[in-house]
Amino acid sequence: MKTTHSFLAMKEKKEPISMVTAYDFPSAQLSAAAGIDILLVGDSLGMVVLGYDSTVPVTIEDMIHHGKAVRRGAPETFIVTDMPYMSYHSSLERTMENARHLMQQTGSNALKLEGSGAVIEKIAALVEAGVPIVGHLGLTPQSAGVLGGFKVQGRDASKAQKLVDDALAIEAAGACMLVLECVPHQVTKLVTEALTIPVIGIGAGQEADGQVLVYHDLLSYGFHHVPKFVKQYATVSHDMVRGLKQFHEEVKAAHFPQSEHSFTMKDEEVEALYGGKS
Ligand SMILES: Nc1nc(=O)c2c([nH]1)NC[C@@H]1CN(c3ccc(C(=O)N[C@@H](CCC(=O)O)C(=O)O)cc3)CN21
Ligand SMILES: CC(C)C(=O)C(=O)O
Ligand SMILES: [Mg+2]
Repeated sequence: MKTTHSFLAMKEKKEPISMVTAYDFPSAQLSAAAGIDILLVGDSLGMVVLGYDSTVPVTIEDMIHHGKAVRRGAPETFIVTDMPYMSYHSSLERTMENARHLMQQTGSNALKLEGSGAVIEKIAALVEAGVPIVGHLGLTPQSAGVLGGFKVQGRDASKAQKLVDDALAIEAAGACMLVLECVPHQVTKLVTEALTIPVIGIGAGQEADGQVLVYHDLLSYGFHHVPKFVKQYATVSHDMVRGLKQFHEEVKAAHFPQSEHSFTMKDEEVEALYGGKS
């Protein structure tokens, strides 16, 4: 199992880090088989596998349900789990209880929290309590309502400087890694050079220490909206619909199942059952 120290060493050696989201047992198995460095049980599961139009409806219970399945599918992989909407914004006590449930019930290696400001002190307290924390800046989807949608962040110099300052504050609070989402690549370069901890980009250009994409986006699995920054490495929906259609047609035509898909009784048992009537 890789550790937070492995990822620090990879940054130092300029060895890029690969991360992909996983939401269930098979996506975890396939990603582990592909040798992906880190799995992210992202709250994007609300949009990609539960069909909501944002990550806001996702609960701690949802994250635990999916996180447990991902751990069963990838017992040897470093797993990061998102703390969902408003689960780390009220009291410090509730934040700590939510984090404890997520860590103890899913067997995750780290938790990810979006944003800066008041979140910085939550990060510090969690790290103090022994929870490895990943920060998340730029486009923070849990705040999409406030940001005015899923929009590129840090496009002007003052907003970009604030991102660098926030990233430094997250590192100072003890975070072991930072996800940087949907920012211009020049901003990613500044943040990545300013930090000692690895920066994992999504829609943030080449300059990050690693890259993350949503599993269903890079495989083109499902008919959801795919952001512009995604590269599609496979088109599995196409194959899956073709297979499903063929099954449907073969059932309708009574071409499935054939004898090789059926079970048979011994002749004497058939005889006993039918009493010679067959
Ligand atoms: N399927 C999926 N992939 C993701 O990467 C993802 C999610 N869902 N859900 C949670 C967040 C939301 N994310 C998103 C969603 C949409 C855009 C998007 O459509 N962006 C516009 C660009 C907007 C602009 O120009 O400012 C685009 O056309 O790609 C970006 C990030 C990233 N995350
Ligand atoms: C897009 C990534 C970084 C994420 O937070 C998620 O999948 O929920
Ligand atoms: Mg997320």
